[in-house]
Parts: sequence; C-alpha cells; structure tokens
Amino acid sequence: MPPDEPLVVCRNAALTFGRGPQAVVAVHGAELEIGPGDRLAVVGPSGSGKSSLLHLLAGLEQPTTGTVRRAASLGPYDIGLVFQGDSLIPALSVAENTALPLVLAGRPEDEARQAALAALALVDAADLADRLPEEISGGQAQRVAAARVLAQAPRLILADEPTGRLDHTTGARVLDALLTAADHTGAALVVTTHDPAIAARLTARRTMRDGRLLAPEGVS
Ligand SMILES: Nc1ncnc2c1ncn2[C@@H]1O[C@H](COP(=O)(O)OP(=O)(O)OP(=O)(O)O)[C@@H](O)[C@H]1O
Repeated sequence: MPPDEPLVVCRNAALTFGRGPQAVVAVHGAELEIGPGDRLAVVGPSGSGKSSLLHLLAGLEQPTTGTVRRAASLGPYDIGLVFQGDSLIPALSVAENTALPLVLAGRPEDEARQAALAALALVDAADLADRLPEEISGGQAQRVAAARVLAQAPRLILADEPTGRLDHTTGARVLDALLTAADHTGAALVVTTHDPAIAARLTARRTMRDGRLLAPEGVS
C-alpha cells in the first residue's frame, strides 16, 4: 500500500435510521478522508451525528447511501475503538482488560501482559494494573481504554467523546493518553467531542451540525 493512501474515504455517505415519517437522517452526504497519522476532531452538539459518523468510519454501520471505503490493508484489528464511559470488563483486572485485544488476536498471554503493562505505563496508569474496573475512577478508566488501544497498536484510533463525562483536567489527561497512543503507534486519531478545548489540541477540526459535516476549517 502506498504510505499516504487514505485509511478511510467517505463519499456522499449518509446514514438514516428508521423509515417513512419516523426516519432520522443522522448523517447527510459526508465527504471525509482520513489519512495515516491524521489528528482530527469532529465537533458538534449532542445529537448532531458525531457518533453515527464514527460508526460509519469504523464499519459498525453501513451507509444508507454513498460509500465508506476502508483501505484494503486495514483489517479489523487495525481499528482501535474508544467509547465514552465504561467499556472495561468488570471481572477482569485493568492489566487483563488492557491485554484482552491481544489475547483475542492470539498473542501468548505473557507477551500480551507485558505489552499491556508497557501501554499502561505510557498513559501513567501502571499503578492501576492489578485493580478491578470498579476500583478506579471514570478518568482512570478512560486512560486504561487508551492504553488498551495503544497495546493493540492499531493504524486508526476512533474515540467517541472519550472525555465527555470528565472534568477539564481529567479530560485533558485522557486526551494526552490518546495522543500518546497515536504517536507511539503512528496511528491516525479521530476524536468526537463537544468541547472546543479538546478539539483545539488536534491538528484538524470538522464541525457537525444537524447531521451535516461542514467544510474543513483548515489546519492549525
Ligand atoms: N440507533 C438509532 N436509531 C434511531 N436513531 C438514532 C440511532 N442512533 C442515533 N440516532 C439519532 O441520530 C441522530 C444523531 O445521533 P448521534 O448519536 O450520532 O449524535 P451525536 O452527535 O454523537 O450525539 P451525542 O454527542 O449526544 O452522542 C440523533 O437524532 C439520534 O437520536
């Protein structure tokens, strides 16, 4: 694959839920390319379609019309997802949760644990390794989710409101963790947020309003 071939390309991609008078057009004709190493914030108010757009990028939803094309070389394990709120498995320790994608991908458990511990250290969460999810805070859980993605070493990280329920300081630390994960793996990072301060920390920003992805605001 050429090094700067886009990872995902949306062309006139729309996503409609339901039919007839009840139909909700969550995404209207989105035009978007995500290239290797991109750092994109998708900004917009609640209900503007940010999660729906991210689901299209991830392949969790298929476009109702238009196309979303992922690079042929981008396999399911090359996409790391971080969702708002708690996505850790309650019965597994923080280290086991972090190692899980690697174990599921067939890596030996010892090796997966070492990678998990290294990833936790990078997001400043090494001391949480042996705790259960119920024994850590929401902000810590989001840092662990970033570590889990880091350990997985995907080429595309999609984070849906990863700082949504957190105060500013904690949110900033979670974003630090995601940027660290992206920098260490060379992954592209797409973050949805309604917080302009979070969006300002990414290289590019796109705004969603009423399901429409507005034209690019340029690169800072
Ligand atoms: N599974 C679904 N079925 C029906 N409607 C849906 C579904 N998912 C989302 N919607 C609707 O699509 C629109 C966009 O929702 P979406 O969750 O993408 O917005 P969002 O910008 O991510 O919001 P938030 O910031 O609150 O998460 C909303 O009107 C929502 O109610």
